[in-house]
Amino acid sequence: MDEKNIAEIVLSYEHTQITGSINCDKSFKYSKTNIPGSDDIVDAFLEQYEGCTCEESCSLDSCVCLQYFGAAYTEDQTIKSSVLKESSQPVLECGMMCTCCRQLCNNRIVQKGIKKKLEVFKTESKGYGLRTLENIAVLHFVCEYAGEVINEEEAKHRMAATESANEDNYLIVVREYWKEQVLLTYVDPQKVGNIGRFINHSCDPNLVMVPVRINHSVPRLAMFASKDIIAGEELTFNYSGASRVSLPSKSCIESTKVLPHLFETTDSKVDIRQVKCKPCYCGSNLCKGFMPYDKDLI
Ligand SMILES: C[S@@+](CC[C@H](N)C(=O)[O-])C[C@H]1O[C@@H](n2cnc3c(N)ncnc32)[C@H](O)[C@@H]1O
Repeated sequence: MDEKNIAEIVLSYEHTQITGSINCDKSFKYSKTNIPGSDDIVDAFLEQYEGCTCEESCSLDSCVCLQYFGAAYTEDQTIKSSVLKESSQPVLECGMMCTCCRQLCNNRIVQKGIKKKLEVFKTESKGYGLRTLENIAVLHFVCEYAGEVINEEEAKHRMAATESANEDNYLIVVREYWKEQVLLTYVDPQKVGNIGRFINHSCDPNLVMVPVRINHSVPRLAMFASKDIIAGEELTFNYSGASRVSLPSKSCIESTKVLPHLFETTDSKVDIRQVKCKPCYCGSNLCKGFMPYDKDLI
């Protein structure tokens, strides 16, 4: 991108700052949270859920929201470390149907929005990135990864378009495992999204994505700090996530090809699927060298 385009534009949304060229190919409409992006994505309220009837704050003894899946947050407004782990419990925050007090209830974090000062900046080799301008302690909420919620067909269509135009990929597929069911949610912040769309992948990240339900059955994708983060540090998450979250890379092209003779046996030729993934520039000691790839999506 032309350096002349960068800098003069400083836009502020929530507690964040978008500095630089958010024009040309990078233009997008800002939305604090998810919006429906396909006709059949209904913003359905959770079934058989009428909210809690707590008076001020909520406790596990009496609050139906906390009893639904279990309490995810602590009294000091952080997420429990067990929830950040793979295959952990779903998270349900108290919402608009609840009688508890918005200010006093401990089960409302993501809905209160970004509290940290964040900034979009130009990285050396990964396009734009997102960094924090203040220290963030482990287990604290940072921001959402918000965008258009779309169906599988639309996701495949958009992935193919991104692929052929050789553009950055923003589409994320969230897999949740619940009662022997797999729930898939597709969120695309390319055209409509929030500051979270600038978060790059790292093989040694400092954020974890957690699907959080607030009023609706479609989850919001919340980023929590998985370690202490110091001011100035780039914010990253692992696009392959725990097993329930994965982001396909636009440049991972799977191909079937005849193998080098080294892999041939005397009996038969072995057919191995080769995956050409996009190189990863996260720079961590744990770097795997390539961006994660979700073969199920394309
Ligand atoms: C969700 S976007 C992140 C923001 C993006 N860098 C931008 O400028 O808008 C994902 C894209 O960023 C780039 N990217 C993210 N992490 C990367 C990494 N570790 N190494 C190389 N490229 C990365 C890839 O092009 C990927 O398709």
